[in-house]
Formats: sequence, C-alpha cells, structure tokens
Amino acid sequence: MSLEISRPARDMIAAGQLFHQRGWVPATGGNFSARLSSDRMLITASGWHKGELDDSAFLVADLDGAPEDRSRKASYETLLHCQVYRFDESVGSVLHTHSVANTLLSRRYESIRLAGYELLKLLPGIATHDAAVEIPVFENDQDIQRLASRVNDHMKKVAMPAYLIAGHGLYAWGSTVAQARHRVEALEFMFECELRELENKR
Ligand SMILES: CSC[C@@H](O)[C@@H](O)C(=O)COP(=O)(O)O
Ligand SMILES: [Zn+2]
Repeated sequence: MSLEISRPARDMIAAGQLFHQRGWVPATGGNFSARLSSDRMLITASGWHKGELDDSAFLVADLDGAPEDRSRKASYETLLHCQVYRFDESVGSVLHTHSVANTLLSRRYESIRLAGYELLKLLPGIATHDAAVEIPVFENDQDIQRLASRVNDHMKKVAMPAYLIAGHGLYAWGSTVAQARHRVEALEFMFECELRELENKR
C-alpha cells in the first residue's frame, strides 16, 4: 500500500475502532472516506464492520463515486461523500456514524440547535462557547443520489458544519481524518448531552 493511501487508511482504521468502542457504528453501520487529490478519494468498501477495518477494507474512487477497480463495491452511501468533497474543496475527510443519540434526536427534530457548549469550538468558525449552530436533519432516503442532491441544495442556501439523516445518522467532515474525527466526537458528545437533558425533563 502506497504512503498516499496508508496514512489516511491508518487514521480511518483507528477512528473505526474508537467509534465502535463508543457504540457509534453498530453492525456494519457508518462509512468513512479521505480525499487523496482534487478528484479522488479513499473510501470504505460496502458492508464492513467499522470496528474491524484493515487495509483491504478501502478502495480508491473518483468523485462521481466510481471505484478505480470496478470489481470492488464502494460504500452504499458513497455519493454523500462525493457531494461534500465537490461542494467544498478544503474538505479532506468525511465520517458517518449511527449512534443512539444522533438516531433518537434525528427522529424527533427537524434540526438540532446546539448552544452554549465549550465543544462548539471544534466546529468551523466558532471560537467561544457563547455560540449556537443548527444541525439540519434530512429525511432518510434509500435513493442516495436523490438524498445527496437534497443535501447539496440545502448547503447552497445554508452553511452547516455537519448534518443528520432522520433515524439514520450523522455526516461530519474536516480538513483531515483527525479533524473530522474530533468533530464527530464533539458532536456526539453534545447530542448525548441534549438527549440526557430531554430525558431529565420527562
Ligand atoms: C446495512 S445498515 C447501514 C447501511 O445501510 C448504511 O447506512 C451504512 O452506514 C453503511 O453502509 P456501507 O455500504 O457499509 O457503507
Ligand atoms: Zn449509514
């Protein structure tokens, strides 16, 4: 495996193990990618357990989602990764999780407002806890092309640091795998806080 591929693969393998330990990628849920160049990415193959990734779990695809090796099957949600890379050329990694907190909140709200958290500072353009962000929730859809196009239309109108798919999971990104992972960790922490707050109000 070339150095170009082995570094992001190593970081995504480590992210998968961490997310699995936290319960954020049950069964074969979740998928990960890293940009390799302006028009290529390394992405998880479909159907892998994300806590058990190894070098063979990744494949190179273009930003239309076509694998270089046509015999390989990229993630079912590849086009959602392509959409983010195409929308913002500074994005270097996209990570997707299926946690209990993000799933429950996304089933309940049309968007999640996160305000007053110190960890908001992990998100782009935020330098203080005294801030708020809206994380939009999109209706789930097995037609990933149609879902990617809905996300794209919304992104053109409203800046977002991440988004949720209802009853499904979180998509977050960053300039590197490490930054995307930190953002997933921060968002999952804040979602967990929101969920517990909600439960305490009952
Ligand atoms: C089989 S349940 C999970 C999938 O439908 C999907 O949401 C997911 O996150 C993983 O799909 P994958 O094709 O392995 O990248
Ligand atoms: Zn998913």
